[in-house]
Amino acid sequence: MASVLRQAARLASSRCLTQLSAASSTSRLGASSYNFSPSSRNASTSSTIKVQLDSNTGVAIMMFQNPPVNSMSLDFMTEFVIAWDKLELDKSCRGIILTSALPNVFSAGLDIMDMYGTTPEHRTAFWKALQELWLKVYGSGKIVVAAINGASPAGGCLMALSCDYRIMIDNPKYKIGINETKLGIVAPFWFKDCLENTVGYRMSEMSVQYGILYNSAEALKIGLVDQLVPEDKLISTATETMIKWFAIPDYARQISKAMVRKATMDKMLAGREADITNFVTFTNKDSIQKSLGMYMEMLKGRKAK
Ligand SMILES: CC/C=C\C/C=C\C/C=C\CCC/C=C/C(=O)SCCNC(=O)CCNC(=O)[C@H](O)C(C)(C)COP(=O)(O)OP(=O)(O)OC[C@H]1O[C@@H](n2cnc3c(N)ncnc32)[C@H](O)[C@@H]1OP(=O)(O)O
Repeated sequence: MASVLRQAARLASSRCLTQLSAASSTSRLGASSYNFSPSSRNASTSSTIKVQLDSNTGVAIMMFQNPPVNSMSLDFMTEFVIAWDKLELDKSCRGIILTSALPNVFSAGLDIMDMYGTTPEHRTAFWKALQELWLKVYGSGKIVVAAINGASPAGGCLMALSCDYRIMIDNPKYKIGINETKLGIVAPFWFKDCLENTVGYRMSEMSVQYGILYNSAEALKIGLVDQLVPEDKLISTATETMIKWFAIPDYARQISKAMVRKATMDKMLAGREADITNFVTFTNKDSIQKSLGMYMEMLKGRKAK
């Protein structure tokens, strides 16, 4: 319990807000066209991560803008962590909405080109950056809401699973899930743990083996997402949701969150070095490189048709 309290105290970086503005009632099409209130300010200038923080509400919107599909490259993840750290230290920010500034895709997951034909040194840095990103989001003392406005496979699904609440656009064309086996690769234990913590043992057993991508209605049914909304209500619903969470005193909520997530975090922290070695060794294999190459060909070929 002492370490949970220490963790929560470390994470308790937000002050209590007394003013919740009318931003929650704003409804716009998608995050990129979201109309920020006058009290919003640019909190980040990175090329792939856009952050708008409304200091009246304490809600920050972090938008991914890494065309064409918000793949999680080493550069993207590095910029993500820099932007995240800024928000984590900003006492006027109590909650973060993660969303995409691109149409139709939340995130295509890990950038396959960072895993395919790259050096072991590059893949070590790549995997460390992913671990870092996950530890920050999953272990955050802020309230984190995923506003899923498009496809969210594999690493994209992990990002959503690391949030406290997931809202997805109600559209059957958008799919979410841990689909790694379909690429001939294996999702690491912490991806699986996050899925299992959310949808339960049996569902994740099926899900990770088949590499199932669920459409929005299926994702809601199994509890992979918490709520579906029409596209034009995504950001306003995420903001309203956040404001409801703000009614809970931060410190009590943070300790509770840290308590619930401790076992999953500790497992990863204890196995961090081994996890990097596993990834690099696994992706060194000719058979895995071949699978990744074939998958990239398939993606490109699909486009050509
Ligand atoms: C013993 C072992 C034990 C334990 C294991 C140890 C270690 C683990 C080892 C490995 C684990 C790795 C974990 C991996 C996690 C991942 O996230 S892998 C990535 C999974 N992602 C996907 O499968 C998504 C693929 N993409 C799509 O399905 C679609 O692109 C989309 C639905 C996201 C969007 O569709 P469209 O809008 O139609 O866009 P296009 O398909 O035309 O794509 C445009 C463009 O983008 C390129 N691209 C797409 N996805 C990626 C990607 N993930 N990375 C890199 N590039 C991507 C695509 O090829 C197109 O490129 P161009 O043709 O325009 O050049």
